[in-house]
Formats: sequence, C-alpha cells, structure tokens
Amino acid sequence: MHENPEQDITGVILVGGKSRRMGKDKAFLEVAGKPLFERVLEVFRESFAQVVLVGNREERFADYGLPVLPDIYHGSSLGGLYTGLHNAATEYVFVSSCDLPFPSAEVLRYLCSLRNGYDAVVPTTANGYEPLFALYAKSCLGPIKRLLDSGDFCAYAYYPQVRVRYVAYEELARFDRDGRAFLNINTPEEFAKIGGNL
Ligand SMILES: Nc1nc2c(ncn2[C@@H]2O[C@H](COP(=O)(O)OP(=O)(O)OP(=O)(O)O)[C@@H](O)[C@H]2O)c(=O)[nH]1
Repeated sequence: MHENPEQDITGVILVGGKSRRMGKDKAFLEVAGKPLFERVLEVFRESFAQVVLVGNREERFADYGLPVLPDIYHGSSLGGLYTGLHNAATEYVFVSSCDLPFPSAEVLRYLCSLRNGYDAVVPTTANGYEPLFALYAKSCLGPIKRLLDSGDFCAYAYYPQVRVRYVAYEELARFDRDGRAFLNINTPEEFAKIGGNL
C-alpha cells in the first residue's frame, strides 16, 4: 500500500465490456502471469483508499473482495463511468479500463494532483483523448446523464460542458518511462505484440 492513498478519490475499473475484438474476456488475459485487470487493480489499491469494479457478471470477480457494481446504463464505457460516479462515496473517481498491461502509478498520481478547480482531468496522447485513464468529479454526472439519455455514448462528447484539465502527453512523458502507460489491448494481434498467448 502506498503511504498516502487518496481518500477523496474512488478507483473505478470498468470490467463490463464484451471483448468482441479479442474473442475472449480481456480482463483475465494474463501478462507476465497476471490477469490484465489485476495489473490495474494493483496500481489502484496502492493509490486509492476505495476501489470498485463496474460491470455485470459479478461472479467472475468473486475472489477479489471488491464491490462489483452493475451498470445503470448498459452497453458503453461511458455508462460504466456514470455508474461508478453515481455510486461513489467520494467527490472524485479515477476510472480505468481493464485492458492496460502497463498502467503507471506515477502517471495516475500526477493526473490526480491536478484536480483542484476542475471537473475532469484527461490525458491527451497521439491517439487523442484518453478518457479511460482519467479523473472525473461528481459534477460530471448531470452532463453524462443527459448524453446517455439522448442515446449518445461518446466518452468525451460532454467535455465542452465541464471544466476539463487536458494534460498533454509531453507533460506526462517523464512519468511514463517505457512509453506504454496508455497502451491498451483490443485484439489478438495487439496481445501477441506484447508477448501474450491466447
Ligand atoms: N461497465 C462497463 N464497462 C464497459 C462497457 N463497455 C465497455 N466497457 C469497458 O470499457 C473499457 C474499454 O472497452 P472497449 O475495449 O472499448 O470495449 P469492449 O467491449 O471491452 O471490447 P470490444 O467488444 O472489442 O469493443 C473496458 O475496460 C471494458 O470492460 C459496459 O457496457 N459497461
């Protein structure tokens, strides 16, 4: 456990995806002998006093002693974030997808350190926004709900309505020593590239 886990941020790991491209539940794919989602969980446990999972099929995670919250809005990562934020006992949540093989505690802590005065802290990389390794305040709930109720599941469409601290990758690079902190794994080919075996 990190000396000072954040008390006002709940760590939310989204585990409710369908893994269609992978063809196999991504959360449990092993990298260096450890399931992908456990690699995120390890970083979260040392960083946050409270950690929850969001997704259906709770029985998959029965061994971990963590709350597993069922989706309020089904079928999107934005809906998963909504459920995490809605249920959080804290002002903020830090959300992560479950398919990051090399999540960085240093990147995470730096992002968290920027939260004062903002509704969201969102990294931007060469791939664009990274909404699924980012911090959100309860004040995002209304804009997210309106979006979901309108049938739009875009993870960043409400950003113009809240105060977002965008964090350019250049600002984060010093915390991402091997340049893989935002890598996520969606396909068997991507999994094979990091040495994974289905
Ligand atoms: N709780 C919850 N999480 C979701 C949902 N859809 C996606 N996620 C999570 O969001 C993150 C990113 O998911 P994606 O890779 O975009 O989608 P996926 O369904 O897992 O995979 P594909 O079927 O290949 O698109 C992963 O951690 C997923 O588990 C959902 O409906 N509910």
